[in-house]
Amino acid sequence: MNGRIEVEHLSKTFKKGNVQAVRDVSFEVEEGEFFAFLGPNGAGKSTTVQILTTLINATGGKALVAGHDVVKEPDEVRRYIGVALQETGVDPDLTGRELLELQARIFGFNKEGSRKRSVDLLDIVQLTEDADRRVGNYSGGMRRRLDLALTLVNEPKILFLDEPTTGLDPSNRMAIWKELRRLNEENGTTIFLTTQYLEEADSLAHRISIINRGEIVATGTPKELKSQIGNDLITLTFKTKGDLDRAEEVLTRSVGEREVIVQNSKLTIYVDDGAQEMVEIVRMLDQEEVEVDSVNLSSPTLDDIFLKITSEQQGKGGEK
Ligand SMILES: Nc1ncnc2c1ncn2[C@@H]1O[C@H](COP(=O)(O)OP(=O)(O)OP(=O)(O)O)[C@@H](O)[C@H]1O
Repeated sequence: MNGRIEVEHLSKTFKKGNVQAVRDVSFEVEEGEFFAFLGPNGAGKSTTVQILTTLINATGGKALVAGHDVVKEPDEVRRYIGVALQETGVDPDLTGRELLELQARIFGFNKEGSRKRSVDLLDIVQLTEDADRRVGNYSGGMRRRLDLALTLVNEPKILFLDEPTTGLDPSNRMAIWKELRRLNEENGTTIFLTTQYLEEADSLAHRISIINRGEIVATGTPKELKSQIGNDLITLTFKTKGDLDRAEEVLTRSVGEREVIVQNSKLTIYVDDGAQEMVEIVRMLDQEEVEVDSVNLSSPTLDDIFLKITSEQQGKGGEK
């Protein structure tokens, strides 16, 4: 059956505040693909998930989920999808087991079937021991695992997960990652996941789209995206503005096409082999009598990637 997602020129403007939350977004997700939407707060991730899961309507463009139009055939779409949103309203007085059994009954399981399905799902998300506690007393991590179990009740063909691990401790995050990988690999479930964590998208997704201010600014496999960016990041600070300007001039000239970005009195360079190139850069600046205050070597973070991508966009004829 069809586990694809096709999105063409999708836009959403909220009348309140006149916010353009999603701007002309197009992408496709293949059946069985693990796809991540990576972006900071307010980038438009949740809005996109809500449109694709038929919870709100777009103001422009078109989206097909499992081969069905999200606006014209929302009931068909809902048959094929599971959704775990950031905030779900479940009755805190019920236990995890009761909620799962209830969900199973809603999806048409009989009493015995819903009991069995709940036992299996509790085991999968490692909540068997806490199954009979009230959900109101669950920790954040337990709630997220229960949310995931609830979305799996009807074995959806396509799973939408909106920031499923935000705020979780590493062990809960790992448990969710493991289960998502298993669902994708063993069941062939198509997964559309949103995240603010580069590491999460990197570790799970086959392909990533980076979204910023409602627009997709880059798409590729984790490897492709990283190779655009460079493996390491060298950050230099200087005591005087004069030294900073001189360093920018010297390094831009000598490192060729490599990116040299100046922001907030810091100079940042993307390189392939940081340890080696750091020494060369410092030596070069020393020869030019530029006084360096500090040098720092790190791996690129999501912020660095945005900085690089947006500075590239500005460089392209200043269209932004
Ligand atoms: N119901 C709404 N009414 C008005 N503006 C909204 C509404 N929902 C979202 N927005 C705005 O749309 C933009 C995108 O928000 P969205 O929640 O999609 O971002 P996000 O990438 O999911 O962020 P986060 O990681 O914080 O959840 C933001 O500027 C937000 O304030």
